Amino acid sequence: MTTERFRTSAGVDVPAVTAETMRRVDRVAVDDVGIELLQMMENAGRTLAARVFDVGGSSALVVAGNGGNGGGGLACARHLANHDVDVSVVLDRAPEELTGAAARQHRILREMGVSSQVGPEPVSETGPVDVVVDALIGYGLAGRVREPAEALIRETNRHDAPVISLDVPSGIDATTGETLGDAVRPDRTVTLALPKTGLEGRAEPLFLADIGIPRAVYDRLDIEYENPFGRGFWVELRS
Ligand SMILES: NC(=O)C1=CN([C@@H]2O[C@H](COP(=O)(O)OP(=O)(O)OC[C@H]3O[C@@H](n4cnc5c(N)ncnc54)[C@H](O)[C@@H]3O)[C@@H](O)[C@H]2O)[C@H](O)CC1
Ligand SMILES: [K+]
Repeated sequence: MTTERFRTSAGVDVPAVTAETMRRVDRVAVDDVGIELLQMMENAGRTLAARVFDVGGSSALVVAGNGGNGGGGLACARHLANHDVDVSVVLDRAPEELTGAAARQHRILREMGVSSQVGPEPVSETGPVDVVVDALIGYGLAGRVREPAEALIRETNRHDAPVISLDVPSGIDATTGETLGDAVRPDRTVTLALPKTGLEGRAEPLFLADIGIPRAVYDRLDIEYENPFGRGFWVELRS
């Protein structure tokens, strides 16, 4: 369902969607319209990297999980490394346990010589970095946050560097905004395609990234959609 509304500075209303509706959007994009998940993820990772450049600095830590959120974070890590940012990666599981798109993104990073570590401790032990990217859990959060993700979230919050969350702050329910256990407290969030209902009323700046989903997808799902991006690929939103 689309309920809450966000607005761009140009005055374009943008509907917010639940995790369930966003999942439907993804399914229609892939199954009916023929856009691959990896295409959307590439756009997500690249736009997120551009927002990391805005924060500035020369080093970044990407904390990634095993779903679409982690995959986007790992794609972002590649774009950062390609642009001479010193990137370190921390995963919530051993690299051999990654599956699907996250495994594919990770394999590319390994070939690039970007190393990754596992577990909560490396988040605080990597030393100072200029920005932390939170790509642990997105709209796929299921139930209360479990370990080791919860410890990774706590370590991320303890970090001195500014934190950018991908799609939703990890640990926040994308639909309700509720925190089930610990949740990342980001300095800004880059949400994908449409804002999620659970992001309404949050204090940190919220950016919306265009991941290439065409209007035809929204039309098929009866989601009222006016292009919020103009001729750009991201926009800031207010609720
Ligand atoms: N159109 C789009 O918006 C697109 C979004 N993308 C990104 O994909 C995620 C959704 O991906 P999904 O695989 O469905 O789930 P997540 O990555 O959010 O979560 C799975 C991840 O989280 C772990 N996990 C889940 N629940 C728990 C829990 N209770 N405790 C601990 N850990 C948990 C699970 O183990 C996995 O590691 C969306 O947010 C976007 O970022 C696509 O990239 C492109 C299209
Ligand atoms: K996240």
